[in-house]
Amino acid sequence: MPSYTLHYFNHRGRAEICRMLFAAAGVQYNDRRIESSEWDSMRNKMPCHMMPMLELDNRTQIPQSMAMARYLAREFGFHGRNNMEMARVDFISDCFYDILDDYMRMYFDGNCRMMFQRSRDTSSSSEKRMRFQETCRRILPFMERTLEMYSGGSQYFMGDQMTMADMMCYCALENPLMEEPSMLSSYPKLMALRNRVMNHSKMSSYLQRRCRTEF
Ligand SMILES: N[C@@H](CCC(=O)N[C@@H](CS)C(=O)NCC(=O)O)C(=O)O
Repeated sequence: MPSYTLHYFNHRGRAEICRMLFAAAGVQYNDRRIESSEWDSMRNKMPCHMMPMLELDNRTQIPQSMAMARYLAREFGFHGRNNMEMARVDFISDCFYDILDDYMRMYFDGNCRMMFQRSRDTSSSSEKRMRFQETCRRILPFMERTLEMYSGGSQYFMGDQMTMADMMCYCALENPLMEEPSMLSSYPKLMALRNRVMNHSKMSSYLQRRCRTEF
């Protein structure tokens, strides 16, 4: 197994899915958290000039959070057993990524700096909020129906095995739910799924011991 280094800011954000996959697999990694004050001098060294980035054996660099997560999910057995199952895990994960992405854009500028100031009083921030809300309206009912397709929605998205799709449902909705605790009231199966992920033996110990950050 290679040595893994995960590079990201000191947030859950777009890297948390990888941290959850490492925890679910019980695999050690170097969780390199970069201060925003360090970022200007580091940006050009990152592929795509963005983070997160996953580095293998201090040599191979994989940018783009979902590509990283898919790679780890395949390595650790959380990405379905065949091409069709992987396609289902992928579209579910990408649906939750759309929510996460729109949510992050409401709060961070291009330099990954929080912009509460701007988000309070510009029309662009309310446009971003409307876009986020529209994304939730578009995706959450579809995800509730998709979950119901296996075992009536009483287990995980792929049945009895937790996959990356369930972890995405957990981490993409963390901050939105803190902001609006009732946002899943019309989606009881998704709510119950998140509790299932939270109580999964590997996840619950990770969630209790992980770094506490606002995002
Ligand atoms: N599609 C990319 C988006 C990455 C992204 O937007 N990263 C932000 C932090 S969450 C970043 O690196 N911002 C710093 C910058 O743009 O200078 C992914 O999912 O990895």
